[in-house]
Amino acid sequence: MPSILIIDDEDNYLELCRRYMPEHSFLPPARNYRETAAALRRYAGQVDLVLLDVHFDIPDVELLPHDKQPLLARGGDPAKVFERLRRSQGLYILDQIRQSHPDLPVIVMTSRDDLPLEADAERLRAEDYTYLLADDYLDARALKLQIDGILAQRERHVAAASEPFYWGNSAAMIGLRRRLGILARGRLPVIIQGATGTGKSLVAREFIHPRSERAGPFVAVDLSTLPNDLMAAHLFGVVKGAYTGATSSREGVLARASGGTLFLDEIGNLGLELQKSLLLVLQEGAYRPIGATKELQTDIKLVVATNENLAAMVRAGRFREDLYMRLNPATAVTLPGLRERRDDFQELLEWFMRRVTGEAYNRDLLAQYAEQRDLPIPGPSDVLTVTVGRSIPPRGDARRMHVILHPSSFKLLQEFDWPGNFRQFEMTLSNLLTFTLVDLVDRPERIEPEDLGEAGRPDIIPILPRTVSDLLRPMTAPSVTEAPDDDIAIDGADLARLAIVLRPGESLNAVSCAVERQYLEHLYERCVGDLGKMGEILLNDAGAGRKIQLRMNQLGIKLRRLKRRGDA
Ligand SMILES: Nc1ncnc2c1ncn2[C@@H]1O[C@H](COP(=O)(O)OP(=O)(O)OP(=O)(O)O)[C@@H](O)[C@H]1O
Repeated sequence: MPSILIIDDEDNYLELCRRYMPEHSFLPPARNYRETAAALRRYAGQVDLVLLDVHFDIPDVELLPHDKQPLLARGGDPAKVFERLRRSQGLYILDQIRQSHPDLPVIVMTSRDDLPLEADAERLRAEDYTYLLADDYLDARALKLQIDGILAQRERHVAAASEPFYWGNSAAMIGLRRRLGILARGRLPVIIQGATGTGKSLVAREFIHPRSERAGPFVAVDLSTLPNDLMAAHLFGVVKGAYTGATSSREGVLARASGGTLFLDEIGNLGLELQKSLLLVLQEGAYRPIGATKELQTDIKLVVATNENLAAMVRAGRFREDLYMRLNPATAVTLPGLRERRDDFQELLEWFMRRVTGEAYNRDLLAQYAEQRDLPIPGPSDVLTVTVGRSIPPRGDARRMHVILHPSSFKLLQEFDWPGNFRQFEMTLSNLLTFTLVDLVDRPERIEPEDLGEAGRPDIIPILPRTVSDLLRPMTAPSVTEAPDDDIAIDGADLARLAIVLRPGESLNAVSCAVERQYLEHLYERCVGDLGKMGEILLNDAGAGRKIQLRMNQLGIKLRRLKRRGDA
């Protein structure tokens, strides 16, 4: 049951609320700022909403501000000064609440026509401003509407935060979510388009499948990684003896996904022959495993994803038009890339940053950091606050740590190109947090007091612009020019050639990791395992050895193996 704190010098609103809203729990009221501060401390983390009166008929000593000298020194009648303070006391209290509870929803109530005060309340981010009419029924109804509206919105927020896919609040994304919800429940196939890393697989698995209300499983096949000659067997299954090597019968994914959802990623890679077979599945629910004499039936919800323009493939004769038409192209949904989501970039950043604070590796570092600074170690379900901007959150709940993104860090991230979209974004934020925590744990002397906004605030984890640019730089401009093929002599001492084997359809991410892995291994050998020297070369920082080591771990490089190789 949500808990509501009423801050008022009289009991009439409390009685009204208790009578008309038995579904909510109203905490003992606070009559002035001192009692408010005590109540917020006593019920830390349990107050869902505050109802705050504006006018307080209380003794002079209880009035805010504590120091009234500057107001009295301006001259004028002291009685009038105190009267003015009484008439707007609620806003002084709100100002104080905002210092320690920037996000707590507050409804300001008044029985007077105080328009100028409404503007102040808005500036102090009051959720609502209510004029009461001294009519119990009407007043209770107005308050109930506002309270229920705010609490429902909070619940939606909490629910949205626990969704694995971040939709954001832009009209375009809300529209997209609605549309996908409708398509999920229908029987027709769904086409999801979008560049790499825009979340096509995630949407199919976590959004469409659960909403399709089908009892069967979700089965995904990435057609870009499946060799052509294995594709038919994988999709349709094989009967024993169908070809040499088919030593036993095997079910295909069409059988496994029956009753559920089949997700075909990179549908553009499906060969023309198999396209014909898939068409039969869509038309009649029928298919024939390789080597079988009889057709089998399946019942799947088909979701396909593509990075390519299927209509253009149809025009070029590479995709069957009849299959394309069956895939329901009129309702194809395109997931926008990160660059197209400038409007909600800040919320995206906060959401993904919160998510990476939950990764096991970062959790361990956070625990080390907390232990070092005598902070309570965050539990597995504790969510860290993430703040973008210059304002340092007030010291409040001691259990909280704050990840702060300096405005310049924000700008660097916002202006970056993000060709790998959310996949690249999430990895980068995870690295940013890891590198920042490693610096804080191992080399706190590198953090300047001004980075923390307030010296000695151990609960602040600042993401500094230099850490961001260090990480983005290698992804921005190629620092090495590709060697023209044969006509350059490889001088073993200074130049090296990296070679990677690419499978068709390899993702950008896999390619860049392969290159990075080789380069790091090469440099490790050149530096004879001196990670400090590598830090100097790669990040212009001889103290960044642990960062390099972490990155090598993340890329799956076994340092022990390299060391043994070096020793040999
Ligand atoms: N809107 C989003 N909210 C949360 N996470 C997202 C979102 N979009 C992408 N991701 C993250 O990005 C990663 C890549 O997502 P996913 O694999 O679904 O992309 P994709 O479009 O299918 O990429 P590809 O075309 O390369 O297969 C996922 O691990 C997911 O965590």
